[in-house]
Amino acid sequence: MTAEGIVGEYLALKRDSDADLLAMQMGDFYEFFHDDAKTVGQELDLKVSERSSGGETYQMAGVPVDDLTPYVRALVERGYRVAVADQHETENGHARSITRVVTPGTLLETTTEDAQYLAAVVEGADQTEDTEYGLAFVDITTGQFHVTTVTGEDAVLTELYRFTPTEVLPGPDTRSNDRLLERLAERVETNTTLHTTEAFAPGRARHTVREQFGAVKESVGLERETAIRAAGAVLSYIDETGISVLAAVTRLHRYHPDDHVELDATTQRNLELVETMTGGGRSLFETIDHTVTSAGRRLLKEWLTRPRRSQSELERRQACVQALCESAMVREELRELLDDASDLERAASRSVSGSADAHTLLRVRETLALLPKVADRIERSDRLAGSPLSEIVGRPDHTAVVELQTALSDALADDPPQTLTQGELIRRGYDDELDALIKEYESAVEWIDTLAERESRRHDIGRLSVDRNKTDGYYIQVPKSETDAVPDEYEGIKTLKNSQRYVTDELRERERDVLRLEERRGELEYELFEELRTRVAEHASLLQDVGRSLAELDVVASLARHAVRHDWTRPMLTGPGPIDIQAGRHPVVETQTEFVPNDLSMTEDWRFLVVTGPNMSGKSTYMRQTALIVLLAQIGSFIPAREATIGLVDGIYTRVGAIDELAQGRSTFMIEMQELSNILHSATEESLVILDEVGRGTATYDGISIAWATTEYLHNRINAKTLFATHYHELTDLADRLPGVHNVHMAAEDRGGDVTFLWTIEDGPADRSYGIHVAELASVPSPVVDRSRTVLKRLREDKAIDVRGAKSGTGDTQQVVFDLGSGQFKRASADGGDETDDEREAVIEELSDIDVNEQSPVELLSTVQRWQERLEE
Ligand SMILES: Nc1ncnc2c1ncn2[C@@H]1O[C@H](COP(=O)(O)OP(=O)(O)OP(=O)(O)O)[C@@H](O)[C@H]1O
Repeated sequence: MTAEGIVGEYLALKRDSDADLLAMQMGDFYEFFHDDAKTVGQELDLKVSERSSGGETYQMAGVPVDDLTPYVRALVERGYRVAVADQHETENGHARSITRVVTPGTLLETTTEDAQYLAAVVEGADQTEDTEYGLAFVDITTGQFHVTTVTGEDAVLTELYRFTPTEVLPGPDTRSNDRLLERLAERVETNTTLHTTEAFAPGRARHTVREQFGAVKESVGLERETAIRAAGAVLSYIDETGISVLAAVTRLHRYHPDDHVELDATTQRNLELVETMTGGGRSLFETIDHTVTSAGRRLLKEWLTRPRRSQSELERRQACVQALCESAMVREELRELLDDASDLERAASRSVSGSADAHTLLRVRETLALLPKVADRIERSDRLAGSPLSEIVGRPDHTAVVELQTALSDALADDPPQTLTQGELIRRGYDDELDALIKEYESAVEWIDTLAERESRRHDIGRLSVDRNKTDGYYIQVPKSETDAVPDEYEGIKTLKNSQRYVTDELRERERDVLRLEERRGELEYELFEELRTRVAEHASLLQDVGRSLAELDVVASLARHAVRHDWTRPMLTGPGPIDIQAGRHPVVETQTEFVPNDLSMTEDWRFLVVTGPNMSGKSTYMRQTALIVLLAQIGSFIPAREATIGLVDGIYTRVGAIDELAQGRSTFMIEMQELSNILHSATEESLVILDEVGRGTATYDGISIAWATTEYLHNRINAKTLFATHYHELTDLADRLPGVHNVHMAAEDRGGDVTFLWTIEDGPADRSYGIHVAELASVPSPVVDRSRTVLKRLREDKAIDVRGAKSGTGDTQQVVFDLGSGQFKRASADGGDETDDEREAVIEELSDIDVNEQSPVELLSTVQRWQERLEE
């Protein structure tokens, strides 16, 4: 075919593929042409060559056939969808067709151990605030498949944020919902793909789900049409990409968002559960993770982002953690055993897709063998045998595990090569035909191996040798000095500088035998290996069960280890009700600094705490620690506290500073209000709400008003347990009026202007004037600090601030005041706003506040001097 012909074929295939890039096989290489070559060249530093043909030039970049996988993986991990066109033989030569399209959500050979979800979002018919959405999430690398329905856009984003899919398929209506897609893009780094509209059609989707799982309603419990459409679409997408991994999706897990603690997208990020907001520091996950397997790490992240509401499930997990806390030695032995476990869920997917190699199956064999050992270790410990751990390891079908493991042991060689086509994969004694073949092969090889000795003796040629290389095959080599002794039947094939190479008819015949047997052995071993891999693939759900059990064991052991190391305790869980934490700590901060523990008590009568205190006194830390302790309790973990009773919550909502949005150039106040709006719409009586300085992003009066009204609404209407940190002292007055509202503050010691933070929480509101103290501590010039005090006093008492230095038209200094009541400037009245009076009052107040015993004579002298200067001004 001409060059243009090939490029033409490439472009035609590319058009059909609907992918961003196409890798087309040409003999031993996969080639990219034109713009694709340029892109691949830039992204992967691949050499791009320029070709000309028929007056046209075009770019070309290629990778060897066997090296394609890492290139495709690297491109897909950068967000490209890559189509692969393979070459196959036909009667008239060869043809090419697209065999698969690899996309971010269907990349099987991923390099990260994190879950990799592909999601479909389907919008229900009535487009109101209460629109129903069907959501389906599938991780083809592990076979996990979750389906649910939710109401409203916020809930969609919450779920999407939980799963952080690498690729999203918006349904026909959702794809034109720009607002939703924009909000999604802000929150989740994902790729959006438009899958065919028909795949989302109810009838077609139902059919797809039925094909995969049997009866839709009876088998998998899917009733809502939006859910069926999402599930069907996601399955058909996987099918169409051609990776043949669907058989690994063995179960559909239908869940109800109510099973989990509602954590909106913002809260998941604010609480820095699996990653920090700034990228620096340590997330909760990084702090508490002591798992030893990648499946364990995935599961711990899943638990952290999907805390549970079921008390019995949480108590079951707690019982496991407790048992493992109390049996340190066995726990560490178990962790050592688990350290050798490989990722069975991933191995299942790879076996199903046909990409698992002999080493993957070897690791499957070794990991399956761990299950009985782990179970045995648990059974031998009285403490663990009586805990739910035995149920966890008892869950998989042990007989089937032993059978599969034995089959793999019987079949697989101990140290198989990386390639699958050159034999030495299968153990002797496994297959009679193979054994006979190997015997024949070995005797042929033995004949050749001993040929040199025989021939040298027979013809008395001392340095005769037999060897093999790629070009000459097997040959007999004789040094030139001895060639006279060579018999007639030796046929010379090559002359070298110091020696001569020969073959004989018999050697040729034996060589043919060896080659034939080698080839047949390679084929037969590959066939046997494929049978074995298919057998493993047929046990995908068994592998997933064992993988999940071991992962769960790994996670509870990790939680136990952290609990013991950091002196965490088991919280008592109750249904929705009071939260009482004695000597609680922040799980992350306590590992970084000497932490001062704090109590917290929230009851029906104490359900709204207004937290005040100077800047940097620990308000945010106290509130976050409360949210994290409740969250940890609701994944079944122990918690950083001396003791605690946790009334289970249905949701945790937080509104704290939005640092990262600043960088995105969005109005922080707008975001603050959107987040507040979401909380006020979603929180219930059973929720925990954390508000950090709501209203700060706007004018003071607006801010106070919003904070005030929010407090009333949360207290009166929603009745949620709320912690509200604020610098608006006005809010502290609400404690006198609303029965559930109480003031607490972060204690600080003020000694003659030196503020020391004590990090302890105390009842009542904080002293008011710390802001100005902090300004003073930061060396703001004293005229500004002193003047601030005066302004503050006037604000409080007169609700009017005088303006210093205001000029009249004639240039005289005029007495003007800003009247907060009217919101306007006006001339100072005769009885107020006199600057000298203000100053005098301020000095007198400072004088009466001063503690002469606390200051040195020199300090006192300089204070008096300052006062004099101020009064003389
Ligand atoms: N209980 C504690 N023990 C020890 N250190 C603490 C404690 N609480 C907070 N800190 C430390 O104090 C610093 C300030 O805490 P935090 O940010 O919570 O203060 P804040 O009152 O919310 O400040 P701002 O009002 O400026 O937002 C943090 O660096 C934190 O590590």
